[in-house]
Amino acid sequence: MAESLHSMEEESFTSPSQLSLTQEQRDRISKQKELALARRSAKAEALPSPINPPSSHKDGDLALLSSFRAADGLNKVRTSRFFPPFTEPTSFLSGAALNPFLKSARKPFTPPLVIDLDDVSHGRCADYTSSYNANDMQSRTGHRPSFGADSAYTNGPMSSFDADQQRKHDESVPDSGQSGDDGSDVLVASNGSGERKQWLWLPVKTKPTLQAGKNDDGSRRPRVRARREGQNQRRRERSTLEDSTPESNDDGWRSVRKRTSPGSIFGHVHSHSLHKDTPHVQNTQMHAAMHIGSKLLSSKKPQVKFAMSSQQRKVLLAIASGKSIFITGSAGTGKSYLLHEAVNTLKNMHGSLSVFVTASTGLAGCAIGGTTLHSFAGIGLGIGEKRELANKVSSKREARKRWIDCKALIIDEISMIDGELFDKLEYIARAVRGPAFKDKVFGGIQLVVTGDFFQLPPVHPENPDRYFAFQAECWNDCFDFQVELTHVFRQSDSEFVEMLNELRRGQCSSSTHCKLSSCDRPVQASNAGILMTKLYPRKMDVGKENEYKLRSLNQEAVAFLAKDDSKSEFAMRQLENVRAEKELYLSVGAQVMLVKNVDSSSGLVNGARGVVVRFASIDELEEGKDVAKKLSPSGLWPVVLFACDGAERLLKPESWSVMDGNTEVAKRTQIPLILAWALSVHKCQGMTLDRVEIDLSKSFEYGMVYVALSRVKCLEGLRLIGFDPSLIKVHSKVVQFYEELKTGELL
Ligand SMILES: Nc1ncnc2c1ncn2[C@@H]1O[C@H](COP(=O)(O)OP(=O)(O)OP(=O)(O)O)[C@@H](O)[C@H]1O
Repeated sequence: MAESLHSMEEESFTSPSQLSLTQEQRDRISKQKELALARRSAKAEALPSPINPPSSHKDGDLALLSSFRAADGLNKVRTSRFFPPFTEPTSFLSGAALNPFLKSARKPFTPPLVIDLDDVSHGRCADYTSSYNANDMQSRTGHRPSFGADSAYTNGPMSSFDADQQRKHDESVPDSGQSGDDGSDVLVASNGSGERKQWLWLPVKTKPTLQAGKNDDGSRRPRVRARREGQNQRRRERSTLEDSTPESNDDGWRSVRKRTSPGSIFGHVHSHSLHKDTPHVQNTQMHAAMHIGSKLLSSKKPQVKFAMSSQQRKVLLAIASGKSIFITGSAGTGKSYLLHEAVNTLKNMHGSLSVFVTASTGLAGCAIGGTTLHSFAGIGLGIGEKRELANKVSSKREARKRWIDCKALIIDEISMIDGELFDKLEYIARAVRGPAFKDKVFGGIQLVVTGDFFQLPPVHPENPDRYFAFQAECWNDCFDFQVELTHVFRQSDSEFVEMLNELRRGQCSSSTHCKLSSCDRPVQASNAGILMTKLYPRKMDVGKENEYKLRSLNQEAVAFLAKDDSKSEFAMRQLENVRAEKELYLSVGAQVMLVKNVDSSSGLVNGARGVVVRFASIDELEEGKDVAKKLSPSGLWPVVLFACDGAERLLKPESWSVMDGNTEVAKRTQIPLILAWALSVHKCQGMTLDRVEIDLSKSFEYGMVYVALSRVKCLEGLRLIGFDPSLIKVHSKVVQFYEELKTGELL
């Protein structure tokens, strides 16, 4: 066994002597290697003899990853045969180590499947010896697992379990939907009631993924890259597996020794059903997907990580099980946050080239790392008859390819897409994707659409009779579920949340009116001298205010000129949608706002407010000096004091991309700041702000009052000027839509 580990080690890493390294480096690497081998050999010796794999097991089969605590204190991760064989060669990895594997998966792979544990028996791993076998499952549940006799391996006697103890434990831990509480990545999900557990099935491969110096197809890789990849792979494995030691026999089966701690939870299979459409499995898949989405498949983690609410998790599960969903809810219910998680999950399931992230506006598209819906669709302004547009798209190679490749389409801020356009897109999808898809709604593409129709509506709807997307003829056929999230995260004051809910529906009770009128008073600036941001309905007022305030500082203004790169004139024009300005002028005392997530742990996220306190030389920048020199002709760089942590910072330059599908067609590099004395309501849609002054006297649009007011976290941070209930505009069709909205059984 030690030998097999040894040969694996040899195969995976480039010998130091092969590389042009100094003697010292070589010695260090050799020493590390010796240590690693010694450690692994020691662990290998401690492992029990490997379980005999079924002779039918082959590369590409699925593995049931399960952790068993044997009497000798070892967890073994086993594989068993399942369907269908995967075309993508994948590596057998367990738990946290799946993340790098999933990230590196180049081709799309089938979503993992799960076994639902209806009548779960489980216990604490410390005193737990478990096994499962097909006969046992059949006798207990009446179902014989259809993954077949292959998986009927036993690992000792069936354990007794303490269901009451388990239930108590489940009640005492939050419904995180994640694995055991020892952080050991046991692939078990709970629905919080303690009644259900799931097992995930993931692909396995019988060879290590990475062979130094070789590509997947066996061709040589340049040596340096191979070396680096080998090192990275080792580093990743070290950091993720820690003391998990894979060992394999000739068929590639592995036992994995994992650190365990008393009190971890394990479940084991009692029943399952594999028929995709039964509610039982639907639920199963969702639960597993929840686990996948929140833990395993989130390769691109959002900068700020929260535990998802149970509503958010249920939706994510449904998305991961392939459902098309419309997610709505009032402002601040975490739609964007959920969408971010959904994008990661879908990209890991289908491959990033098959998932297209879009939004109704360039600003919203940039905010979620995507593009505009128009630009994805290749329809220009989208004007014209649907057949004409479909022909236009078919004649453009890139646009047609996008539609054909698309497995999941994300659309954010749907409230700004009109029904006419939505119908056209549905037609185009069917027409362009070919005969196999012509009878499927939206050409069989999975849709994940978010937005709140009570917020800003389409700017120039083509057909006033189909002003909103929900008025599209295809709307109801497009979704398996239409769900309304109800828990508001942005505001914690329930009275304020209630007031906002009234305004959202176009109502304003006398108490709400009274409370809002009392907000016409100055709000204290933060200690650091950071003033509140003013929100204006009109862009013109915003420009005037920022310019006026900057001049009034009577300080020399320092220019920052963005570096723009683009592949075409058209793409260049799209850079106007990027949050960063082409030309930014700053002075000491300028009120600024961060327009990129920089450091979430310190609160330096999109929307964070600060003030310029002085200018430093670019040479003081720790990162991005060379780029910064191109942006600042004066060689000066602003030092900003931020309200969130009261610290002064030199921010490095950042980039924003304009995407055409998944291709970057234009890029702007700029300092990630904008002037923030004033902002437009349109620009702040989707933002969370600490302190705002809102002048609504010129409010003109449906949902504008609501969008503006719902940006602020609490009433103490709000100054409201010119509020008049008659300014609240809500479209009657929207009210009707929400009254009739049936959110189904999902939430
Ligand atoms: N599960 C969660 N736990 C804690 N905070 C959350 C959670 N989900 C979202 N948030 C936070 O709540 C705030 C609002 O979330 P988000 O912007 O996603 O809401 P939204 O529904 O998209 O709002 P809007 O409709 O105004 O764009 C953000 O600060 C976000 O980080």
